Amino acid sequence: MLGNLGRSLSKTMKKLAGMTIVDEEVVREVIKDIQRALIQSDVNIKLVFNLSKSIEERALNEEPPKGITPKEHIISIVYDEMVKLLGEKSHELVIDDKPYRILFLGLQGSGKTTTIGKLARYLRKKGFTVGVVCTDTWRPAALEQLKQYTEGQDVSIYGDPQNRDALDLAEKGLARFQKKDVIIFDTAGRHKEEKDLLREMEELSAIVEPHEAILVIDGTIGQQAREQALAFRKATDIGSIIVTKLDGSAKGGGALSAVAEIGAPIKFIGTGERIDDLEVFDPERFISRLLGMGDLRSLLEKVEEVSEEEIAEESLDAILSGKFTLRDMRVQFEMMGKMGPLQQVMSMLPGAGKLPKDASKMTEETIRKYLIIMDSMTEEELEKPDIIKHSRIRRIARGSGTRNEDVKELLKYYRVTKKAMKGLGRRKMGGPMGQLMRQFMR
Ligand SMILES: Nc1nc2c(ncn2[C@@H]2O[C@H](COP(=O)(O)OP(=O)(O)OP(=O)(O)O)[C@@H](O)[C@H]2O)c(=O)[nH]1
Repeated sequence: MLGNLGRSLSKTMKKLAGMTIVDEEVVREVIKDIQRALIQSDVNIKLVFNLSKSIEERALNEEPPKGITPKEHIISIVYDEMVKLLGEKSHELVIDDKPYRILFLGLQGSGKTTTIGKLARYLRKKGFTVGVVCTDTWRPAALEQLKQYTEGQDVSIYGDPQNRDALDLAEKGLARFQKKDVIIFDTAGRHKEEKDLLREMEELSAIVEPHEAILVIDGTIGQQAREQALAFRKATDIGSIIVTKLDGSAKGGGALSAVAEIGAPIKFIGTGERIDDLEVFDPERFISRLLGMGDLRSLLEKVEEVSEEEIAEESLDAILSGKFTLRDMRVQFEMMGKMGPLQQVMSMLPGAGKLPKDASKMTEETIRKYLIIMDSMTEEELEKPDIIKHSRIRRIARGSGTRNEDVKELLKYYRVTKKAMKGLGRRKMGGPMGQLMRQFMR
């Protein structure tokens, strides 16, 4: 990803990881390597300068937290500051209304039509029904391109190459797809004059009344992405941005950092020409990968946070010896709430095995629901879950405002997890769960 930038940065990090002593000179050398890599990736010089200054100041003045070596400290500072360069937070696409209307904007060739196909597939995979309206009257072939690209994806497409009126197409498409969960509008990326293009965007926007306007920016233009995003933002409300062609692009770092700098949320990135080459953009994951540290780094960060919270050691002992109660599971859920679902956490560990299927379904929402259900249980029930049968299930469901099935689902999850926990005792601490546990212990 990002061609040379990834290669140079991971080389620098490897070099740093291999050093025995880290002193001022090493810090300066690392910073110089990072500067070189970022400038080559067209990151704005001012941003590079600010980043270098922050890394240097923190590396030379901050005390490493307890239990962290000076080297690990510098690695985590570089990581932190790089994540900041990309805007820190990840921004999810939330479909909270129906039909959720998305207006796609972007200059010709930016990858708009391709990205619409990718997003339609992404949303289908999540279970949403999707209709795509093609209003690009300048490139009638875009309709055919969309149809071909989404073939077999169960995505409905509307367009009419004979109709030269983009606004009329938008109106008709809007009416046609009222029953869909999401309607995506493709728009023209060119016009005789730029002002005509911008006017058409405004008029389309008035008809579609989008919940979200997504601007597609070609990542190969580097830091020019800033001007482009600002120009579009002036003409219409941009909700979010997708940066495309980051696979191997020499200037992708420049594009991402420039967009992040103006505060526009990057929701996805395009990483190739295939329909699956769309990734949710998460600065933390992205930087871990770019620095060649794998997702293990972000896991460590999270685990450190959690271990500070002093997870009850007896609970860990109980888990490891197979005496796993609902109370222990509650502790586990509280940790998961902080670290993300167990499956996700586990998948960050090298060689992590698959957890029981039910574990992968754990969303934050489910965790919250389970915690509420457990709040309605008695101490005895938490200690001895086997006593929870029919009337207790009904009482717990009523008390927690959930359904009997929810309580049963929680109990089933508990039993599956207990089974998985068995055999992960101290003697078998080599597996991924063992590694995870050891991190907690630390
Ligand atoms: N390598 C790579 N190529 C991409 C990516 N996204 C789009 N492309 C390619 O970029 C080219 C232009 O993409 P289109 O989707 O046709 O662009 P558009 O913005 O719809 O263009 P107009 O309809 O003319 O406005 C195509 O060859 C795509 O295959 C990506 O993430 N990586």
